[in-house]
Amino acid sequence: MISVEAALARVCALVAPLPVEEVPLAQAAGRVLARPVAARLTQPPFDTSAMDGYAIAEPDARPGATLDVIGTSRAGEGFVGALAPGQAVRIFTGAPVPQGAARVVIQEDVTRTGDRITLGDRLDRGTNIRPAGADFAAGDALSAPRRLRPADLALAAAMNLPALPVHRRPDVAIIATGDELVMPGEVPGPDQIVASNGFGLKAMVEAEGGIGRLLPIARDTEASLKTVFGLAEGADLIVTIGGASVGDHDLVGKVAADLGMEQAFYKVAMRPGKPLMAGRMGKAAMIGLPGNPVSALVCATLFLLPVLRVMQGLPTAPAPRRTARLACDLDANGPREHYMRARITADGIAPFDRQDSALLTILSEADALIVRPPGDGPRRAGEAVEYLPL
Ligand SMILES: Nc1nc2c(c(=O)[nH]1)N[C@H]1C(S)=C(S)[C@@H](COP(=O)(O)OP(=O)(O)OC[C@H]3O[C@@H](n4cnc5c(N)ncnc54)[C@H](O)[C@@H]3O)O[C@H]1N2
Ligand code: MOO
Repeated sequence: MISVEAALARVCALVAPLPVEEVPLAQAAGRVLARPVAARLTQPPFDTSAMDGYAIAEPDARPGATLDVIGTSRAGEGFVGALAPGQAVRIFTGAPVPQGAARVVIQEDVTRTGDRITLGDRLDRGTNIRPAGADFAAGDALSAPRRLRPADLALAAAMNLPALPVHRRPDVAIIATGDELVMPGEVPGPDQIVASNGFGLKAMVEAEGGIGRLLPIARDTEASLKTVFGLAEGADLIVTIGGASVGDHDLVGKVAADLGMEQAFYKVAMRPGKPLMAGRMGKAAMIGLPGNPVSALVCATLFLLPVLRVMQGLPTAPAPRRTARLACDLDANGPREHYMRARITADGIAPFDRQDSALLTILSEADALIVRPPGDGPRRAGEAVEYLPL
């Protein structure tokens, strides 16, 4: 049995960033930018008025000055020509500032009579001008790698980049295994239950930028497992659920090995999730998750999400932890790292009383996993503990 840290390093070493493709901006949200891209122009491209008002020369910026209005500059159509002292140009937000102008006086501070204006008693201190290049200059980089957020896409658009180089989305085949499973909506037989884990995993994969493919349920026979593994052809990553433990019907490890899986590890010193396995199967990486629903989803949080990040070109990193004060006492922990389902309350972080790895209701209510190191002693209410936000 290896530690969570060692297992994470080994599972991340099984994968590499996927090839790069160009995608149109409108399809790039959430994708990972593969290399820095350079702005094709300067923004703003010219000195721009930040307000609606009058552009004037610096010597005229005096309360009570009277000036001649000689033209108009509006967004999309600037004033042609230069402005001299004693003159003003009517100007609007986003319009080019005319040559010779040093500031824009907002129209609220001006009295206009025909083609003449008189400045008010109190003028703004600022120029109300956005200088050319205030946001970025041609050649400035949008750095990589980064997961593209809405603001990044708006920035790339402003940089006049209609498409961006991003890593291909990981194709993840998800295989639930077990004779007891039926799909949601079907009527389970007397000894059956509804397969649930795959749906949680697909959602996790897709929230992290991958494409989750739910394959048909594999039955507890070697032939059925081999057939469904065959359907995973072309996937970058194969994730199995269940059949990972030591029972007579836990065949995933054996069948995967028969199909050429080179195992990187089996069993991790964690709770829930001990019977976790990972390796490489041909062109794909493989993660074998334990069947208990909470074990499967906690293992996916700890290992599958970082693997998906590496495949998309992001740095290898464990999920960032936070600290909180315990709302109650905790007993000593055992030899495995324990990820306790918990809720963050006004009194601190509170673990649920029931920590059985089959209880999806508890996981669904939880918004944190308290991380108890192996062999951690008893803890008192008020002490700080580390947790992973869910
Ligand atoms: N003698 C031992 N028995 C077990 C050990 C052990 O060390 N020695 N480990 C236990 C632990 S810990 C876990 S976790 C489970 C994991 O077993 P498997 O990965 O082989 O999972 P299954 O036996 O196939 O299923 C366990 C449980 O989960 C349900 N299940 C499976 N797949 C799904 C699914 N897609 N959706 C919903 N529920 C699913 C299944 O019906 C079982 O109830 O082994 C312990 N045993
Ligand atoms: O580790 Mo099992 O995943 O405790 O239920």
